[in-house]
Amino acid sequence: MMKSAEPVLSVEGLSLSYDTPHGELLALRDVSLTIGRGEIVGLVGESGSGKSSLMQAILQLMPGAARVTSGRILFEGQDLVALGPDGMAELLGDRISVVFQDPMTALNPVLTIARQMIDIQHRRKESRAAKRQRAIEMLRRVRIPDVESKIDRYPHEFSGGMRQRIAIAMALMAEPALLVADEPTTALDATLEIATINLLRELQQEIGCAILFITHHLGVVAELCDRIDIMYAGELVESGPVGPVFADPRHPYTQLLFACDPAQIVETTRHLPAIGGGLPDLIDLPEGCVFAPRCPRADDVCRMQRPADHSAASSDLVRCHYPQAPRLEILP
Ligand SMILES: Nc1ncnc2c1ncn2[C@@H]1O[C@H](COP(=O)(O)OP(=O)(O)OP(=O)(O)O)[C@@H](O)[C@H]1O
Repeated sequence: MMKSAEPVLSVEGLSLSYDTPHGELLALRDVSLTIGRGEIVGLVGESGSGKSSLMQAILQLMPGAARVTSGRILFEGQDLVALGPDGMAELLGDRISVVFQDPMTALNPVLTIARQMIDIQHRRKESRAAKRQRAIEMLRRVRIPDVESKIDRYPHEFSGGMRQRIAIAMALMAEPALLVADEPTTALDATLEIATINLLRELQQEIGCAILFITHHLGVVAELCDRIDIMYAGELVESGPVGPVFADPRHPYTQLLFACDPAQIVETTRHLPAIGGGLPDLIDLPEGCVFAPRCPRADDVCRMQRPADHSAASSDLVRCHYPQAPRLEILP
């Protein structure tokens, strides 16, 4: 795997709010993470933890009510927050690409696959025939059978799994430095999911791009990713290399998520395990640690003071007052 010291993406102290009729909703608070060149990073967290908000901020595709209140998002040295949506249009589909859960987000139903794959190469000064040939080659790489006859078909003429592979082919056409994959396998059955993950890994190795893989599936993170970033209620609570973090999670939230049998996590957990309690109100946050209301270990310090980011042997970042505490004893 290609890696260099300079990260491809570096989110630094990012805070993002939504203006709502009930007040300011603090969806992201002081989130910092990095993605190295050629690295695959899994971003996990339960619904409402802020994964989509972070992704939209990176892609500068934020809804009108969203506001970045502090921080930077450096991509190859350029601050995407300062660049804004207009500047981002230059990068999207070129240096940064996206694959969504629903491939039809990327595919136009009324145009043939050939037309769409030629159109996305508009930056290349080449003949249509050369662009068509490049599209054919890319579709072969994602294992679309019988490409030369199928390329002139419409999206609805392909199965769901094939449509997702076509969307992946389109996203990787420009050989981006970063692919943002938003639950790309969630809608697929388990067999197709494994095939798609294997394909992504293969293409990632060939192209050398980094991947930010957003998922609820801890097994996919264990299989595919180099690093894991765990979000809770708008904060990054733990971050580190997959092997060490799975072996010795340091944040109580991660420990609860990983409480079930590790083999089960890898093979069968397609949804994040449910843990007791609910997310706090992001318009009216608790005073101390955001996880304290659900944390079996919380004490008065946790309830009164926000924890700083610490590092531990297994994790680079643990936002907890007690990163060295013995692992929680979880009752079966
Ligand atoms: N356009 C919006 N206006 C107001 N609040 C929003 C908006 N979008 C998201 N939120 C709020 O921001 C918080 C984070 O939501 P976000 O969608 O980023 O979480 P998520 O982890 O991606 O969840 P999911 O897995 O369900 O997509 C939630 O409390 C959500 O209600």
